[in-house]
This record gives sequence, structure tokens and C-alpha cells, in this order.
Amino acid sequence: MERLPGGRRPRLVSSLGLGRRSWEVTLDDERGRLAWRDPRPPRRAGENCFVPISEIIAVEETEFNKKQRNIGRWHKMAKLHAFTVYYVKKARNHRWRCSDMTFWCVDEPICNQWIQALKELLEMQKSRPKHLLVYINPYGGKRQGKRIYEQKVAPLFSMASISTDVVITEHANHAKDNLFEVNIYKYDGVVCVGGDGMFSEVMHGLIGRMQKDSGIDQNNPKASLVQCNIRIGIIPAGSTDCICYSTVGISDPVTSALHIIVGDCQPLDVSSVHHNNTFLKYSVSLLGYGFYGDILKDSEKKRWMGPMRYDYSGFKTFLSHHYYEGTIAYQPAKHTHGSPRDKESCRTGCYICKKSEKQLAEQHKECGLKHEEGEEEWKVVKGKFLAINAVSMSCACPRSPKGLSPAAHLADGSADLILVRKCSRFDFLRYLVRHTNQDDQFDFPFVDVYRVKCFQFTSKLSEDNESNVMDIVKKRFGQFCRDHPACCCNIVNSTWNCDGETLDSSAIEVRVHCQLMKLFARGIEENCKDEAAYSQSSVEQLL
Ligand SMILES: CCCCCCCCCCCCC/C=C/[C@@H](O)[C@H](CO)NC(=O)CCCCCCCCCCCCCCC
Ligand SMILES: Nc1ncnc2c1ncn2[C@@H]1O[C@H](COP(=O)(O)OP(=O)(O)OP(=O)(O)O)[C@@H](O)[C@H]1O
Ligand SMILES: [Ca+2]
Repeated sequence: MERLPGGRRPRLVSSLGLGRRSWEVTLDDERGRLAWRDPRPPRRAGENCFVPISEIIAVEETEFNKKQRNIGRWHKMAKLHAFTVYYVKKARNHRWRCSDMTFWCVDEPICNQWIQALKELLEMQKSRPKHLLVYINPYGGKRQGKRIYEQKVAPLFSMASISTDVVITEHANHAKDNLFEVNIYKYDGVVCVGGDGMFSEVMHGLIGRMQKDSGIDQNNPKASLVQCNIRIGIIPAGSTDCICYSTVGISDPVTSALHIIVGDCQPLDVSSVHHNNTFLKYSVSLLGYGFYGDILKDSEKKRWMGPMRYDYSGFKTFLSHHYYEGTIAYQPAKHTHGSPRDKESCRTGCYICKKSEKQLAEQHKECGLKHEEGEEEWKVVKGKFLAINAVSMSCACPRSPKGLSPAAHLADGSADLILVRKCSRFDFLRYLVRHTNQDDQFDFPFVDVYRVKCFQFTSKLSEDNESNVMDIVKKRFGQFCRDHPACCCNIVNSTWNCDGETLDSSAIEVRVHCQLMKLFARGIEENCKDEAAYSQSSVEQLL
């Protein structure tokens, strides 16, 4: 048997047919590859093709006639035995597809040996899920969730031998409540089919359940929350699908299903939101006051419009040009070296997120010794704001491919706090346009951005209400202004948009919990043609 570099022996080497030709096929389990090359000399660099074992979806014996390709005289000479390898094919823009190739040979035991060896290797991929709990929101986005799951996702899960328990939700909070009742520990993951709102439900159900089972009081804003190790998979079928887009690089159901099948794992920061020692919500994407809060509040009344409701309410909110007065106090995130003005973005294997992971592990080792949050300095900013956006991730989505904070990290234990001060409509439009292009959206005199680990917000109105007996008059005046869209008066409060849901309080206290949960994703991969991508595109050329 031929030796591989370093004197290692491959697990299997055979001469197998693929397409019309015979190839030297190697199963190299140490390097984790299924590779094949033309055995005829000279062997030029680049002739080797391979698929990483970690990206093989399934292997099955193939009835050769069914998958017959034009293989010339071979099939006339002997009965052929074949097996098909289904694998991830990486296409452009982070899109993944399921592709397949059928290897054949005349020797049945060799064919069986290959099938068995490949199946054994797949069985050894311990991070892959075997049993999943799936929640489908039939009314999210364009109401296609059920169809998307049945037609595009379920067949892939069954090919990968993943069993599922499927719940089609009947009302809002169905999935969340259900997660407090079922035996979640028998599943390797929970999948939500829907948008950011549906993801938020599942996340609240899982995190809430973990805290309940561990006796942690979610109402305590300083509590060290218990990490949730049951991964969540998102099959995008919503209106914004920001969490899916920001963690995978595309909002595409098949791509997400394949990330689930191969057992990817991406830790994610989660911000907890409290008001007066009462837990309100968790957030992983956008906590927005002012512009994004007002859009959400208006758009809720227009749900029947589907995803278009955001453009309608966005345009209306832009014209209303309301600003809000308030105070923000924050603690800078000193533990992380990144800055919101960095040119590099968080990508697969991000070293900044890895560093935070190490710090977190060390903190856990120190038996949860509370770090000196209370002693660190608070910075205070007062002013009139058109928008206050706190994002724990970039918030990239199809409408804004780089997101609201392109250099934000998925798992560094910090959020980017973006303060857009009162400015002219024209300047605000310039700022919004930069959400959609390559220009620096923080390069404006009226925009400030800070990387923070926690912050508090109080609106001027609630500050006044606490100390001023004239609040009734102000509320009336506020009503008056709300009724006149041309007026930019700041007497009324805005609403917080928390991952697409409104919060009841304007005064909030927010804390980022580093890597509190995990997704079936790997972050956005660098765009360069990596080895695997190269090998796969070569497969087609060589066959
Ligand atoms: C001139 C073009 C400007 C285009 C600006 C596009 C900005 C898009 C930014 C999207 C940021 C999404 C952040 C993610 C939030 C999610 O947790 C949440 C739940 O799904 N989604 C929303 O709140 C849904 C938020 C949806 C926001 C849509 C905003 C549309 C704004 C339109 C402004 C029009 C001005 C035109 C003036 C002539
Ligand atoms: N069967 C149901 N009937 C009504 N509402 C539901 C049902 N199932 C889930 N929901 C609620 O619908 C809300 C919105 O769903 P989802 O997030 O899937 O779509 P979306 O709002 O169109 O997309 P996005 O959140 O990406 O903007 C969720 O907050 C969820 O609580
Ligand atoms: Ca973060």
C-alpha cells in the first residue's frame, strides 16, 4: 500500500471508476479526506481532488443502472457495483448545495468495504446531530415555512439519517412554552423554521429552561447565566433573517440545513435586558431605540404586508424624523482587543472570539469568581438621538449585507453601541445609505460608536416623570406631537426593538453574556477559494 506524506498509511486505496475513467481513490482518515487522482504519470500538482470527510453528507450503495453514466464499454464486460457519496458543494456567496458522485468497480467486496469504511468515518463525526426537535412557524415571512421545510430540508435530514420531531406552531410563544415542557435533553439540537422572531422564541425557551433547571433567577441582572449547549439551527423563512445571514453569510434554507447536518457549532453572545430588576428579554442581534424601534412599532400593524411592511414603515419613520432625548451609561469592553472601527470582520475561526472563549473558560475555572464589573468606570453620554442601536453581532442581512456594525463579533462578549445624534434628514439618509454600501457608516460627526459589555438607558421623559408632577401635561403634549408627523418633537418615548419585538419599558439595563448559546453554523467563511472549494470545482472539470 502506498504511503502518504509523513509515512502514514491511508485507510483505503483502490482503483475505482468515476465517470468514464478509472481513478486512484484514497480514504485518508488522518487528514480527513476522500481523495482521488489520475494514476497515469505525470502527476501534476492540482490534479488531486478531494472532499473533506467532515463535508460528506451520506454514503449509499447504488443500483448501478439507476445512476448509470456513460461509462463506455465497462458495463458490457462485467456486472458493476457502485456507491454514491453525497457531499457539500460550496458555491458562490456562501451558498452550499448537496452534490453527489458515484464510484464504481467490478469487485463487490471492494465496493462494500468502501461503503462500510465511509459509513464508519461518518459515524465518528461526533458533532453531527442524530435527533432534532423542529419548530415551524407557518406564518413567518412569506408564509412559506412549512413548504420550505418539507420540500428542501426534510429530504436532506432523512438522507443524513437524522430523525426529527416536528411541531408546527399554532400561536405565538407556542415553541417557547413547549421548550419548558419537553425533555430537551434527548435532542442534539433544536431547529426553528421562520425568521428572527421565531429564533428569538426558541432561544428564550432554551435559555430560560436552562436557567430554570439550574435554579438561576433570570430577574437578577447580575446573575451568571448557565450556558446552553443544545445548539439551535435556523432554517430562514422570515422577513429579515438577520441572525441566519450574519452567522452563515447567506439566508438560504438548503445551506442552513447542510450546516446543521455537518454539525457546525458557532457560539453566540446574548444580551440580557432588564428593567427595575425584572427580566424583559434576551437579544442577539439588534436592540434599537428611536429609528428601528419606531419602524418596528409601526410595522407590527402591517403584518399582512409581509416583509414589505418594513420598507413601508421605514419610509414613514424616515419622514417623521423623530429624535429622542435620554442618557446612556456604559462600561467599555476592555477584555477584547477589537474595535468597531476595525477593517477586518468576524470570520470563521475568528481569533478575537477564540480569545474571549479562552477568557471565559478561565473565568469558569476560577469557579465563577465575579469579575469587577461594579468597580469599572461607567461613561455617561447625554443627548438627543435619532437612533440608539446596540448590536451583539454585525446584523448583516440581505437589506444591509455588511450590517449595522460590520466589525462586530459573534462571540467576543461585547456589543457595539451606536449613537446617532440629531442631524438633518439629509445627513440621516446619508447614514442609512451607508448601511447598504462599502463606505464607513461611523465616519460622520453625528455618529459615535463604542464597544461595550453593558449599558443602561433612561429617556429624558422617564427621568422627568420621576421628578416632575407636570408629567400628565407632557404626556398630552406628546400625544399632540405623535399626531403630527411633520413635528420632530421629542416629548414622547420611542420603543425598544429587541430582535424584532417591542419592549414595554424605555428605561433598560443591558448586559452581554459571552457565548451564552450555540448555533449550527460556523460564522462567515473567508471568500477566498479554499482548498476544499478548489477540489470540488475541480471535480466537475476532471470528470
Ligand atoms: C435609502 C436606503 C436605506 C436603506 C437602509 C436599509 C437598512 C436596513 C438595515 C437592516 C438592519 C436590520 C437589523 C436587524 C434587525 C432584526 O433584529 C429585526 C428582526 O428581524 N428586524 C427588524 O427590526 C427589521 C428592520 C427593518 C429595517 C428596514 C429599514 C428600511 C429603511 C428604509 C428607509 C427609507 C428611506 C428612504 C428615503 C428616501
Ligand atoms: N403559529 C403562529 N401564529 C402566529 N404567530 C406565530 C406563530 N408561530 C410563531 N409566531 C410568532 O410570529 C412571530 C414572527 O415570526 P418570524 O420571526 O418567523 O417571521 P417574521 O417576523 O416575518 O420574520 P423576521 O423576524 O425575520 O422579521 C414570532 O415572533 C413568533 O412568536
Ligand atoms: Ca459580540
